[in-house]
Amino acid sequence: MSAFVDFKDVVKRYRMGEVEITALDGVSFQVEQGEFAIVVGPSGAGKSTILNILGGMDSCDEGRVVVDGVEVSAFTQRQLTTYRRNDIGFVFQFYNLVQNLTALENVELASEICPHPLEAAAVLRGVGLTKRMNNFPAQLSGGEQQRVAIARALAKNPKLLLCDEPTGALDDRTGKTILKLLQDTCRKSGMTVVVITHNHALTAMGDRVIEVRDGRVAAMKRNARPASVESLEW
Ligand SMILES: Nc1ncnc2c1ncn2[C@@H]1O[C@H](COP(=O)(O)OP(=O)(O)OP(=O)(O)O)[C@@H](O)[C@H]1O
Repeated sequence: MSAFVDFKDVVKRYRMGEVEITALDGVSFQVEQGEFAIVVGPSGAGKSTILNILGGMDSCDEGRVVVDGVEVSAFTQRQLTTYRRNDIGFVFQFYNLVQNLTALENVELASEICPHPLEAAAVLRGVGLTKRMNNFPAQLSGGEQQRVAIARALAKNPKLLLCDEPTGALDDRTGKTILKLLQDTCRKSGMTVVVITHNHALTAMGDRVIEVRDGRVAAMKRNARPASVESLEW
């Protein structure tokens, strides 16, 4: 039985003219269902490449990626599209909301194309935006926009919530409220969450920490007692 997420000896190379860059050089790690996992490492270590492969936005050159018992690395382009659409929720650093749609419409747009969506308004209430549903992104603060983006990802009812530097554009205090929302979502709904960050201070709150350096996993550890977000200092 493999883990819920199982990366095994994954290699990814990018060719740029004559030059070949090995972004991932044999990456192996596991994440169990319902865990809050943190992938940490310096700039250029390969974090985004890992997330892109895990989310079906990119494919690997060697190795195996299994999610929920299915070999994603063997998918055709068409299967990858369905996988991205139905199984993966993405949260990005810069929210990527549609500017001329309200918060509610942004969430509905994403969930409409999924087979088992949650009710958009209910999810927005769950992320603390009861009173902001009919506002446009430009009328919301950065933290509120990120909440909309999280609601949009969650409303798809995905198997995996993938977050790429979700607090990168926010001040520290707002960033912590977003991290708390992600941790609470993981605890309350059993959602498997993977967050990538360059900030080592965040690792204390993860159930599992995967440290990436130079395209390899330098260490993987489990936290027996993950810290609450409030106790983190940076
Ligand atoms: N599309 C691409 N074409 C060419 N090289 C790429 C591409 N994407 C990533 N790389 C290279 O692969 C390596 C890993 O990049 P990646 O973006 O995964 O790192 P990262 O850890 O996410 O960094 P950061 O924290 O700066 O986003 C880097 O050397 C990068 O330049």
